Amino acid sequence: MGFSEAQEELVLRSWKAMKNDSESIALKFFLRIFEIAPGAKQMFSFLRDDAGGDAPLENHPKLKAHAVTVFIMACESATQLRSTGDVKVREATLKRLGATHVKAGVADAHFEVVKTALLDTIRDAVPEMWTSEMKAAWEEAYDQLAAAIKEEMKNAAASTTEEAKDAAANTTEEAKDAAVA
Ligand code: HEM
Repeated sequence: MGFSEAQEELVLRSWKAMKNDSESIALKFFLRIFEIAPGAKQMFSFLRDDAGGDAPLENHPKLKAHAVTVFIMACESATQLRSTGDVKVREATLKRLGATHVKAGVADAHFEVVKTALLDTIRDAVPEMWTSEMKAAWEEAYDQLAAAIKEEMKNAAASTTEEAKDAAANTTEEAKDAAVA
């Protein structure tokens, strides 16, 4: 589906309205994520129970940074969709994102949770602007970005499996050698 100039304008206009308040909006965004999916907390290394997971969420700068990043990247995604018809995240960045999210155990369902939280947050931040067209524009920008990350997650998972196979094969070889010796 093509991304129209009007859709880009909707994303950028709402982003501009939220930008000055992005810290507190980002805070609401990630609190909303854990309201919808409390279990997602366990994925963030610094939020796990054994890492003092009961500390107030708003004290976690890394988490807030994640929320702001998702916001900004979705916004950039909208601009790129309009100008190139595709989402371009630098290859090195995308690779790292794939690996990080596989390692953290992020699944498709979590991308849906984050999407819902993002849309809810924007709706509440700019209620006077919010329309079904604005929602659709943000959805499309986020979906394309998420698709790019998920694709890279598949590659990261495949190479992890290959590495595991290699490691297993080496162990078998070593065991054989040991048995022969
Ligand atoms: C389009 C959606 C998303 C974007 C743009 C995004 C972006 C990022 C970025 C930039 C990082 C920093 C690490 C790195 O650069 O490799 C990160 C880390 C992480 N993300 Fe996401 N993310 C997205 C979706 C999600 C979802 C759906 C979850 C699961 C709820 C998630 C959970 C995490 C976790 C657990 C980390 C590692 C944090 C840590 O322990 O340091 N992300 N993400």
